[in-house]
Amino acid sequence: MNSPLPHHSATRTTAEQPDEEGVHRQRTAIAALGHEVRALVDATVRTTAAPDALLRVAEGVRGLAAQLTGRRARAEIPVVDEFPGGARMYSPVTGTGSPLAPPLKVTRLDGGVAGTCALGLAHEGPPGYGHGGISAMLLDESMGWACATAGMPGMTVSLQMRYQRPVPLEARLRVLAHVTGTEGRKVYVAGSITTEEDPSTVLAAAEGVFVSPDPEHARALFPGLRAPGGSDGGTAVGR
Ligand SMILES: CCCCCCCC(=O)SCCNC(=O)CCNC(=O)[C@H](O)C(C)(C)COP(=O)(O)OP(=O)(O)OC[C@H]1O[C@@H](n2cnc3c(N)ncnc32)[C@H](O)[C@@H]1OP(=O)(O)O
Repeated sequence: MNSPLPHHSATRTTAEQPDEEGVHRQRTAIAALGHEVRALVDATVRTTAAPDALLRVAEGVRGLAAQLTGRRARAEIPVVDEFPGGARMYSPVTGTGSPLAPPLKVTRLDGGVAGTCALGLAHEGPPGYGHGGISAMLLDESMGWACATAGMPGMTVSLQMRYQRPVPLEARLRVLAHVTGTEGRKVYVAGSITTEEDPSTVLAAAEGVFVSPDPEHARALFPGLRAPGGSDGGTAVGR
């Protein structure tokens, strides 16, 4: 999802931005690999293959991983990302390049955001249902997007979950989130998960508080960002 940029824009300091077509090609390839690795993760947690076959595949996967050359440093922002406030290719929630992400697709609504996804066996908690931590992750992310979309990007300082019904695996889910109030740097947000099939039955709900770090705090947290013009002031915070 494209969200509005937060109050201050920022430039990356860690790598040069390739041209638009280069970024597009890179993102397309990242998403293609992410798709296949998610399929591999699904097959890995579903398979009933015998030990010999599992060991053969493990060796093959080790060989494939060795082909993924280059190594991004911990706090480096990928050149394909728009941080803050935009695409995060490797987000464990929305990132089409992440094997961990369902991935959740977030779109803007009047007064909030809506996310859609389906969970797989890799996200299982109780047999046949989603793990409670995964539900919290979907809500946390969507609520963060609701803040950013309302022009108040921040970080979660409090997330209170209510698990009302188990979340079925392999069903299309709808995650809604909206800002309910603000107080200084604090943004109050609410969210819910339902299936697309039965949007009136809330499966999980959350209330959260998000806070925009003050600029000094933000500079310390995100050293990969710097304000336009090369000064080190006014660092923005997003997701
Ligand atoms: C767009 C994509 C969305 C992605 C969503 C992903 C969400 C995430 O995963 S974020 C990662 C998880 N969260 C974190 O790591 C945050 C960790 N916390 C921190 O680093 C700091 O608390 C930080 C930087 C957010 C704020 O620190 P700082 O700027 O010093 O704020 P601080 O002065 O302590 O608090 C600001 C206000 O929030 C309040 N506050 C702080 N913690 C809480 C809390 N747990 N509950 C309620 N209020 C709180 C304070 O009381 C204060 O209120 P007031 O201004 O009225 O006195």
